[in-house]
Amino acid sequence: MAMCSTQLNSQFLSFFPAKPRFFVSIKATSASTPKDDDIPASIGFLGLGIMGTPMAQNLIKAGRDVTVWNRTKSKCEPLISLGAKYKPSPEEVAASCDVTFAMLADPESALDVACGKYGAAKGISPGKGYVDVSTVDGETSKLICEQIRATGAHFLEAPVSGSKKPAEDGQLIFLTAGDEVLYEKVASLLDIMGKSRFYLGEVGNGAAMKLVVNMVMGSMMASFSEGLVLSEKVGPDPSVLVEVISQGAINAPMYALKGPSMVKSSYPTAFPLKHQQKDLRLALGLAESVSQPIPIAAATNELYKVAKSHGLSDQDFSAVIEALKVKLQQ
Ligand SMILES: NC(=O)C1=CN([C@@H]2O[C@H](COP(=O)(O)OP(=O)(O)OC[C@H]3O[C@@H](n4cnc5c(N)ncnc54)[C@H](OP(=O)(O)O)[C@@H]3O)[C@@H](O)[C@H]2O)C=CC1
Ligand SMILES: O=CCCC(=O)O
Repeated sequence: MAMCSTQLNSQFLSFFPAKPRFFVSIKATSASTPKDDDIPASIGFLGLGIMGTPMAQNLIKAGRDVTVWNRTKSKCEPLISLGAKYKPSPEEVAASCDVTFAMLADPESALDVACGKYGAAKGISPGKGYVDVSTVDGETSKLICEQIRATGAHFLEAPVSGSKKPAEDGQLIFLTAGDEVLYEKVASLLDIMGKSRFYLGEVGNGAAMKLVVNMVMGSMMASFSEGLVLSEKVGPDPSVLVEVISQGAINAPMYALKGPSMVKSSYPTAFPLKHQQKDLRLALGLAESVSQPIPIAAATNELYKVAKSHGLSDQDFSAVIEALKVKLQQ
């Protein structure tokens, strides 16, 4: 898919005055299609969970030469059936591929897969690239960046907005930062997996943007949950509340998508609740680092912690509503 680039509006830029290189690209037709020679011939993919599997699958379906690795090897099998190669460690994937993507659970696993004993940094070499699409904090991203750059390879952080379905449909939004040369090199691959990509400058900016977005999302879900529970308690059918919200100014795709199953106390996992709580925790750390009060997010984080303590970690994050029901029963 060819691309066009536009500068972000000046209001957005003035929010980040010290960092001039911000731009967004969306899928569109233009003359700036990367030449075939510039596109990495071999692609590694580390981490085949809810997000990594469909992302790697889309690369394979687009005809790319993909090599996969996952801690639990069985999750590689469906992709191998589709034509992927397999290597037994991140080190060997990074050694055998031009560019390696990583989609890991949290800062600890992202760091270990990139920089651990058999990590990607052990196998990567000058001219290659490492693109971490996991949601982590800026500090972790910078640590990984340091280790990758020390080998002479390039680094890009590229966390994604969008969940399981957008990952399946190639409709993710990439929030990238780091080596611009690598951003340009992988642009056509990001366009296979996503619908738009933002380049945000220095490493840490992509992570920060992602954490702010997920902080807002976690609070929206908690507030929506309170509305559904209160609505049920005082009388109106919560399904009607979902419909009313869908027609008004506070409509959001997330409410229409999750509301009907939440009303039925069903939480099919797209975004695991444990990851939403991790993102709130990391957002609190980010806010702390600049002494910014985020009281709504702090209270929201407590609610997700309650949900985790009731065994809801692997349910969808919409299961946070159960924490309110538990509270009401106490
Ligand atoms: N699901 C979603 O809607 C979205 C998720 N994200 C973010 O993307 C990342 C992945 O999310 P998702 O795919 O949902 O998560 P999953 O929990 O489905 O997958 C996590 C992946 O990390 C691997 N992993 C976990 N711990 C380790 C470890 N110690 N060493 C090596 N590998 C490990 C898992 O391997 P194994 O299979 O062996 O357990 C698995 O491949 C997270 O950072 C999440 O916050 C971002 C946007 C949307
Ligand atoms: O990190 C998860 C984001 C989920 C979404 O954007 O719908």
